[in-house]
Amino acid sequence: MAGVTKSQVFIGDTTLRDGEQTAGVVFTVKEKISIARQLDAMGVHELECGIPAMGEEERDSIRALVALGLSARLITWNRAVVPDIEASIACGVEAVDISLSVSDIMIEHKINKSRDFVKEQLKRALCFAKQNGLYVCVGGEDASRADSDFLIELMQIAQTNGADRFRFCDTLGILDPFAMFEKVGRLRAAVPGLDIEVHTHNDLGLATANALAGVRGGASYISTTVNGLGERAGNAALEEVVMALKVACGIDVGIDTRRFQSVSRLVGRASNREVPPWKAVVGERVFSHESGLHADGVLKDPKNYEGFTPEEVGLKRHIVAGKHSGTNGIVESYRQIGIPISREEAQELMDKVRSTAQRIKGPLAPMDLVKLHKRRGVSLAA
Ligand SMILES: CC(=O)SCCNC(=O)CCNC(=O)[C@H](O)C(C)(C)COP(=O)(O)OP(=O)(O)OC[C@H]1O[C@@H](n2cnc3c(N)ncnc32)[C@H](O)[C@@H]1OP(=O)(O)O
Ligand SMILES: O=C(O)CCC(=O)C(=O)O
Repeated sequence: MAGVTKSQVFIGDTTLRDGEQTAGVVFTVKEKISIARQLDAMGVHELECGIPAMGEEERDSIRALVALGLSARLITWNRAVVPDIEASIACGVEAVDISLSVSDIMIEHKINKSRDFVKEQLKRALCFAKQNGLYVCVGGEDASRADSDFLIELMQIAQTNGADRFRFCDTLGILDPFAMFEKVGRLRAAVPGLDIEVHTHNDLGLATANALAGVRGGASYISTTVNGLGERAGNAALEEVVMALKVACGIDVGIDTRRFQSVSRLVGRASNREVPPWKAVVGERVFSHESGLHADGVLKDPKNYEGFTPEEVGLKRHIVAGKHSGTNGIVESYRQIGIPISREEAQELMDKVRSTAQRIKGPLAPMDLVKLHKRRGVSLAA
């Protein structure tokens, strides 16, 4: 696509961690392996692959992922405490996210501690991780509600003690893109030497928009999940973030988008959360055109009504015969089932197509079209 540049924006996918945290979702080890392989094959840069502190079964699944020898970096989620990091080391990963609760509300009402405690907790956990040669992302849980000056202080401590990046979490999904841009921009300017990741939730339907705003503010990593799976309303969807970066921002992160459909279906099945047909980028029907003007426009040139091609994301285009069809769409629907008809014939069939759609409350199947065509032949011959 014209105007698209390769960039240094990296995707850290957390389908296997935050995605599996969706209430009621469980992946088998086999499913985790298939998902990890597919994400790796499409070029996702990093996979957050589990929480070793959960126990031996979880650690075994992480070891199985490590044994695959993927190109993507495997990172685990840890509380900022030494035993969690030891559990990660025992899994063989080379990267850890060490998470701190950073908003006053969580410091006071969840972990029941103080800002000073959090600063000490960071130093202790980070130094331990770095002494063990790990790549470290410092996770700022609830960063979007935290005091910016405190975040800057934490980022400076992180940088001084060797952290590799800071994860800015909009844990509750309560920011808008303008606030996200401003907050991340402020951190970027104050601590220029430390990479920033944005981890956004979709409680207001803004996760993808906020992820993009974070990049505009200076973040170089985006946390995503396939289909936007994740806590409550989910996370920023991998497929939306990557396509929005490409189509809306002109940034190519180097991921093979043609594989989106297949990984989306895999995660849909494994999570028992089927993908709605209208789901942005990967829904089965997002390239379906019924309305007369749309079908006509797409048939003349798909660019009239498609911002990117179905092939680019592994989908197919459908021309649907239904209540809102026009002549050119009806001609095409008949052509697809091997019945060539003229524009005039299509015009004659139009009322019948509409009333059938109204009666069956949906689009016409090939058999409905054949029946209408046959009846019309009979009435002409009579
Ligand atoms: C925003 C996020 O998504 S962060 C990721 C959260 N993911 C998960 O919770 C899924 C996996 N979690 C688990 O398996 C368990 O919760 C475990 C193993 C991590 C901890 O289990 P338990 O020790 O039984 O504690 P429990 O889950 O009941 O409570 C959490 C404890 O961690 C503490 N805690 C919370 N965040 C942090 C943190 N960043 N650093 C250190 N401790 C923390 C809480 O204060 C609480 O401690 P308390 O019992 O002394 O009050
Ligand atoms: O602390 C982290 O690294 C991530 C926590 C998280 O998933 C969130 O805040 O939504």
